[in-house]
Amino acid sequence: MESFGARLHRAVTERGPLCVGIDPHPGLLARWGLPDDVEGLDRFCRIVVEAIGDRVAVVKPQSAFFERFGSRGVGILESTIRQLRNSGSLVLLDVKRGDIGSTVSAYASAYLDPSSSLYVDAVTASPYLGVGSLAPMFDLAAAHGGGVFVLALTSNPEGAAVQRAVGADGRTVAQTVIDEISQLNRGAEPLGSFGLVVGATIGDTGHDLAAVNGPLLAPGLGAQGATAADLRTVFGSALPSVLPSYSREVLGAGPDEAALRAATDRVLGECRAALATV
Ligand SMILES: O=C(O)c1cc(=O)[nH]c(=O)n1[C@@H]1O[C@H](COP(=O)(O)O)[C@@H](O)[C@H]1O
Repeated sequence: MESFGARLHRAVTERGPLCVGIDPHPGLLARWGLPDDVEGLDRFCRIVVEAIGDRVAVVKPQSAFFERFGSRGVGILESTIRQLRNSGSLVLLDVKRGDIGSTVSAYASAYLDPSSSLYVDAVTASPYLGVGSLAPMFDLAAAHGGGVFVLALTSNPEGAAVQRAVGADGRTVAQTVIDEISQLNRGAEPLGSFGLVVGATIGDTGHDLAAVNGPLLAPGLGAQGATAADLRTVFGSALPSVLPSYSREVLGAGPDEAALRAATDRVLGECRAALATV
């Protein structure tokens, strides 16, 4: 079976280095003239999938904006995942799960087992109960060609206090995460299936990301203030592994589908130019 890393590498080669997030904020629903309810959520997602599902490598639905409508919202998430898979984009579900290992097993079944209605290509995960506690996710992902993106240096200003804290061995928490994920990707070609999340907003990380041999998801572009031109400073020699991610910057162009496509093409052009500078 083809690994997630290989599938992602092919998708990026064919469609370009871009992830677009589906984050249906109440404010965006209002700007699109949609009601802040399940029907509005459904309409919003259908428009996004129709507009860009067949042109971006990865689409990242943010689970929180579906969960806030309860079981019916999760039902819309399931149908959005199905529509995205049919459109040919890889689906990265942003759920940032993390817990003790035995509970992580259940999260893994929910998102990374092909028999689940919430099955996706990859998920985001939180390592703050220990990277090792995520092992059931790594194992199930590997068994079914899935991927896991683990938080390392997040885009929000509050993240640094935890992530840059130095442990007894002299490494930062982030470096521990980087090292453990690098181990999982050792020897993988053309790219490992285990990624990291590193915000585009954070400037020079002071950490070595080049050895990860896996995808580096870079949120924080657009609405949070980072630009594609910042990617070089943040990622340095790891730039070829970067998967830039935009949500509001693209979604703000809707609901017109042509405008959503134009916004997607614009940010993809900026990312191609930024990543080509290596
Ligand atoms: O894992 C993420 O995607 C993520 C990590 C991070 O460090 N910062 C971050 O903003 N995100 C997510 O990326 C999206 C950013 O949305 P925009 O700021 O609208 O582009 C949101 O869904 C966040 O939850």
